[in-house]
Amino acid sequence: MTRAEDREHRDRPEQLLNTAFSGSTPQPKPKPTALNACYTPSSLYRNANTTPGRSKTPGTGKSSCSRAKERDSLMESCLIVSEESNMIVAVRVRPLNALECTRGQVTNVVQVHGNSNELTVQAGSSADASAGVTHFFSYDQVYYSCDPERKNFACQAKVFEGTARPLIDTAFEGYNACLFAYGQTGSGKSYSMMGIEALDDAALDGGPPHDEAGIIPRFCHELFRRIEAVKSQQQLQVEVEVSYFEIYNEKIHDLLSVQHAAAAAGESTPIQQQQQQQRPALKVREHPIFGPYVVDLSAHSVDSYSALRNWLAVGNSQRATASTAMNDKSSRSHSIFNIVLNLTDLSSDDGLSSDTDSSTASSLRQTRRSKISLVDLAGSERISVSGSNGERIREGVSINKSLLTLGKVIAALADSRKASANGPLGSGTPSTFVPYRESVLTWLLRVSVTK
Ligand SMILES: Nc1ncnc2c1ncn2[C@@H]1O[C@H](COP(=O)(O)OP(=O)(O)OP(=O)(O)O)[C@@H](O)[C@H]1O
Repeated sequence: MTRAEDREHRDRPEQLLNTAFSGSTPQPKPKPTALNACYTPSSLYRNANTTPGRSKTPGTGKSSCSRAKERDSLMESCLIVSEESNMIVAVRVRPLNALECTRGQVTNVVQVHGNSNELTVQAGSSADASAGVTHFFSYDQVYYSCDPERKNFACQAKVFEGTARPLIDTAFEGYNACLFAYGQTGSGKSYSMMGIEALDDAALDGGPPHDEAGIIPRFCHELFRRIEAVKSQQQLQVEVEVSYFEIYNEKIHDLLSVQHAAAAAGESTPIQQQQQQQRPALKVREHPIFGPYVVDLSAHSVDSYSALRNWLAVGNSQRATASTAMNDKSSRSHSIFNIVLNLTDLSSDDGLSSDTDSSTASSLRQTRRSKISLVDLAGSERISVSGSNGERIREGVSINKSLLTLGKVIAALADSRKASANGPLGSGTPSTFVPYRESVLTWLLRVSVTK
């Protein structure tokens, strides 16, 4: 995932924040592996009238010169990777929020021209040497959500259509997919992923998502619409299973455990509520074939959109949020919503003899299984700006650390692909060490970001 603004801009409180989020694209069919969504910004950095060293790679914590070199080499890597990448990077520019509007000096410095996939960021204030400098960034997709009067305005539905709908096709073909939202705190990740939940009550009774619903509810609604459509044409047995967890201070909490669900529904006793507050942390283990997984994570079968939507509501009510100076309801955890889709072709029974017992028959039927992970990352933040203290600081440090590791993992993947592409016959073995296990987030997303 990448961001449109460079650190220079992020450091200025008066700049507009924008959200970047990434979707993975369908795996080209001949490739046997599941879909990957590796973090390879396909943005080509173009610098209009500033020196490359002025724009910095976020989060490297190095001198501007070494950061510039690192950024340039990362961009180079990304060019190589993006040519064969199965991912897309999309950026969404949100409007100024109420807080920013009340601060006199805040102006919108991000511009998107027409329906292009390029945006410009106007750098610097008049007191600044970089005043007037324009930075250009291009991405696979750019969504401008600031002014509904503009032709290129991207509403929630448009963002869903461009980023997440293609993943449904992917899932029906049996590939895995991952979409995650990355951005500074308050930049609109949860709004893009979940939308305004309070307005989406009708969905709990099976109604279609509200206009303000985000990617996740829309994805789930469309998934069940497609399931019904496919079932009407084909003899298919469809099973959908969901799980939902958060990573808070490097600890994993099940957001859908039955105990929590009861508490969320108001059915819990005070003791249960207390237990809920001291939620047990789950462990990650490594399966020899399927890779890292969360031990004892609950998974729930759902047979309709409204059932799924209800689980989603339960999970969201369990998520750790808090008010910070930059966001009234800031997510303090990374949330990962998984949907597993199993499609069994019942028409393949034709080839089975009548004396085949039912368990053998079911193992002989063709089954396609795919896992879709929809991830709302906690926002990166500068502690001094977000006004954090005490527990909030601890959370902020943990969030920043895991996001930094995500950046390191992506840079290492880009390096290893580059080395691989430059190897003999372009088939050198990737040798770069990828520090997946430095954070729980990257460990668990490993299968989503690698082949
Ligand atoms: N595209 C948008 N249009 C209108 N309002 C938006 C948009 N994006 C975000 N907002 C509003 O901005 C505020 C912050 O958004 P949100 O909570 O989604 O940020 P976030 O990136 O998830 O922050 P954090 O990382 O702190 O959780 C919310 O009030 C949200 O409704």
